[in-house]
Amino acid sequence: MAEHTDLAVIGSGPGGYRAAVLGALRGLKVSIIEKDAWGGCCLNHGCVPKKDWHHTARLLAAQPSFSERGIQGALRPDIEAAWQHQRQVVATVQDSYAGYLAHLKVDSVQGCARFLDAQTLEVRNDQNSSREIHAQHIIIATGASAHIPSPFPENAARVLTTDRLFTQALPSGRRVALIGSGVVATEMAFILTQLGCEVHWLARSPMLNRLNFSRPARDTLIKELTRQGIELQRTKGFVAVKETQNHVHIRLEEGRELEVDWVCLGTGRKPHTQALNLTAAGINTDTQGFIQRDASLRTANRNCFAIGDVANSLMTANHALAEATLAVDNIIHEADKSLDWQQIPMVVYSALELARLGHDEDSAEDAGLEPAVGFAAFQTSPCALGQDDISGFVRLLADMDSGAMLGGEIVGGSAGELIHLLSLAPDTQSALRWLAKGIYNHPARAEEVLNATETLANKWGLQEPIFGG
Ligand SMILES: Cc1cc2nc3c(=O)[nH]c(=O)nc-3n(C[C@H](O)[C@H](O)[C@H](O)COP(=O)(O)OP(=O)(O)OC[C@H]3O[C@@H](n4cnc5c(N)ncnc54)[C@H](O)[C@@H]3O)c2cc1C
Ligand SMILES: NC(=O)c1ccc[n+]([C@@H]2O[C@H](COP(=O)([O-])OP(=O)(O)OC[C@H]3O[C@@H](n4cnc5c(N)ncnc54)[C@H](O)[C@@H]3O)[C@@H](O)[C@H]2O)c1
Repeated sequence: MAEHTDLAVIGSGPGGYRAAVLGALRGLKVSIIEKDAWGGCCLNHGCVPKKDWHHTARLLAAQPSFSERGIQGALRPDIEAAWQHQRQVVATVQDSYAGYLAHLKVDSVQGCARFLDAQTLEVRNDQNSSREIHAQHIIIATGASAHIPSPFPENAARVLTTDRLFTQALPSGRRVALIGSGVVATEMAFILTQLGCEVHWLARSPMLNRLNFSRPARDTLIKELTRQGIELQRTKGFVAVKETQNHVHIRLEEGRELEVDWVCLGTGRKPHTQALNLTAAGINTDTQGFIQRDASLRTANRNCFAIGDVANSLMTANHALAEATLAVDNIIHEADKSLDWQQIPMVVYSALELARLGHDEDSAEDAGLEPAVGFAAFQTSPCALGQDDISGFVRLLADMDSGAMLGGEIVGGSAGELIHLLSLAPDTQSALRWLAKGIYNHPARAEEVLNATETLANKWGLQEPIFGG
């Protein structure tokens, strides 16, 4: 006999968790189903433990300026203690998530969900007992898992993806081959180096070439990585990978051989749909396995939405969270609203933070817009100087005619926080006026956002739309 609910959410990552919380806050009876660890990739082996390690890495990377600041002595990384620290943070957050779901009377169901028909799910747990849930609306937020390309062996003790790096005890040894040039590898190159590993960073393509950060942003990051002795070595490909008891041997296409203690793969992620039996619900996937949906995030089955990594190839928690908000809104209002994808920020946490949203100059011009640029560097920021953290800049783009904000990029310390000044603006038309009128704390890094806004207004004759009458 199936139990009835207003909203069933499959997956408890940032997308699923936020959808369940918002649904409950807006009066729906909600069930959330999770087959594995509560909190999904983001909490257990993604954003949260990564951010914990990134902070440790930043503290260690600040060392060269310590003696000039009057701090004596040397710091030494302890990667095992750092590993325990991220586990404690994850456990604390997990408890708080579970507590909040219980407080909101969300039914949290442990087990693997599959569709029986368009509105009914079967949830089977590890003890092989099952429940049926019939839901008015279903949100699929089943995420993705790490891809292990050939010739890297699956299930090898010394060949890890980040899915295992943060959850299983680290292999012995500190010589690490880090594979890939996407966000995972760009972040882990900095983190693992600062945590005391000898990192051999190997990739077939240039760093972050799938993301539209500007040339100056990439160059600033490369300069900072190089200063810290971190360099991406390009290879034509990987021919053979052999694991022995204590080492991994890698043969590269150009003939070079490398022996390391373990391998960390940042070689992409694949959407998670295998167990769902989507055909029973009339839901389709594309050639890469992502669930197909329309702009309102509805699948071919109108009662069913797909959000986050299972449907969006950008695969960030920021996208999963924004999509959860939209899906619940469309359910509550029986609406077909869509997202302004340009307003979702993307942040990379490496030797510097790179944050961006909206158009870059090329995409603005391709869209037939005329971008005006405003720039401010942290080099002369009183706050940044006092922090010995002067690399980076704020770069804002506005429409030459209307003064509407087209996009923005922030590079440097706290860029992941500062980007909120752009993403939380009331709307793109009034965003720069809002920034120009704001009252800022001094001395603060955020003042460079104001400087970039004012520079833009003056340089391009946009005083009227930006400063107002
Ligand atoms: C190392 C790393 C660092 C990252 N750092 C950041 C960052 O700093 N910022 C950022 O924005 N993004 C970051 N990301 C990306 C981010 O983690 C993902 O985009 C995000 O977790 C996606 O959320 P989701 O809700 O779509 O899915 P997930 O978080 O993957 O959660 C999906 C959940 O669904 C469950 N599930 C799957 N199938 C079923 C089923 N049939 N039944 C029941 N449950 C099921 C899974 O067990 C999982 O718990 C990072 C990723 C990695 C790998
Ligand atoms: N801060 C963040 O928002 C954040 C952090 C981490 C991950 N993520 C998301 O997680 C997803 C996964 O990240 P990622 O860096 O693993 O993936 P990615 O798709 O960004 O990069 C994959 C890398 O693996 C390489 N690669 C692919 N196949 C290969 C093969 N057969 N042999 C050798 N190299 C190969 C690619 O050339 C590329 O460099 C991304 O979509 C990313 O946006 C986001």
